[in-house]
Amino acid sequence: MSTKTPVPELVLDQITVRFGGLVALDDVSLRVPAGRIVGVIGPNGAGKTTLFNVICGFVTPSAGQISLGGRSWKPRPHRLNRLGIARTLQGVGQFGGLTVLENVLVGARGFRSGEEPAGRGWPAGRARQSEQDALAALERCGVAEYAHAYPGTLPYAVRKRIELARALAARPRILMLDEPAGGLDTDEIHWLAGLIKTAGTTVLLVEHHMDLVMSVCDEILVLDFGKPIALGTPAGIRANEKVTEAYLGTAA
Ligand SMILES: Nc1ncnc2c1ncn2[C@@H]1O[C@H](COP(=O)(O)OP(=O)(O)OP(=O)(O)O)[C@@H](O)[C@H]1O
Repeated sequence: MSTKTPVPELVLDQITVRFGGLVALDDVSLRVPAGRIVGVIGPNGAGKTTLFNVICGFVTPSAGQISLGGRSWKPRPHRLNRLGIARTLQGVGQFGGLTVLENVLVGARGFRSGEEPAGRGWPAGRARQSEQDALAALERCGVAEYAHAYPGTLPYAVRKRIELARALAARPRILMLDEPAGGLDTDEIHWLAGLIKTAGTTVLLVEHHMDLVMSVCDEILVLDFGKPIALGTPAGIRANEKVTEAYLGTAA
């Protein structure tokens, strides 16, 4: 038996993160409505990955609140998958001793987004569903032919697609992509843009590739030295002088 839950809105309210004397995030607020594609950009060291780490529970903020679906929420890394929050890492980060399919199965939950299984444990039905989801995610990312290969033997662009497949296998309600275009060529980035636009879920995107960010995002938050310096539509961000000065003048 399962119960359907709506896609939750994620809200960060006045988040501050300090690492000793360094303020990595300084009073950052962001609303990520259900189904939107929200980008987070800024120069190296601006705090983008720290923001992701706060949402995933790897970093505890020194101040501020987070809410999910309108309720106050304290993120815990081991609960993200069950909540339908999936994240890709910068680079690739796969288990070398597992096949591609086994790596992607790590992300699978064995039940549909928004449906919570009534009991605990891992019955045969969930294992079957997980394998179907993993194979479907590999197919969607165009890398199903590598299901039984080991990631270390594959080209970087294929491994980036496998990383996306691992996240998609969870049928996420919120998909967090940390520099998914890093190291990819123009054709791969074009494919990635299509995938993000048709993901059919809420997407949070940290990325330096501005053409990708501008083409897929509904809204963009710009960080600089941990401070939010702009929040708006791609057109508004492009026209923002502060952003050009701090980042876009030099971005890839
Ligand atoms: N665990 C940590 N301990 C101490 N300092 C940290 C830690 N994590 C990040 N920092 C520092 O916090 C600041 C923000 O880092 P963060 O990785 O979030 O930036 P970023 O915007 O993701 O950069 P990039 O674009 O290079 O990935 C940097 O000065 C970084 O050195």
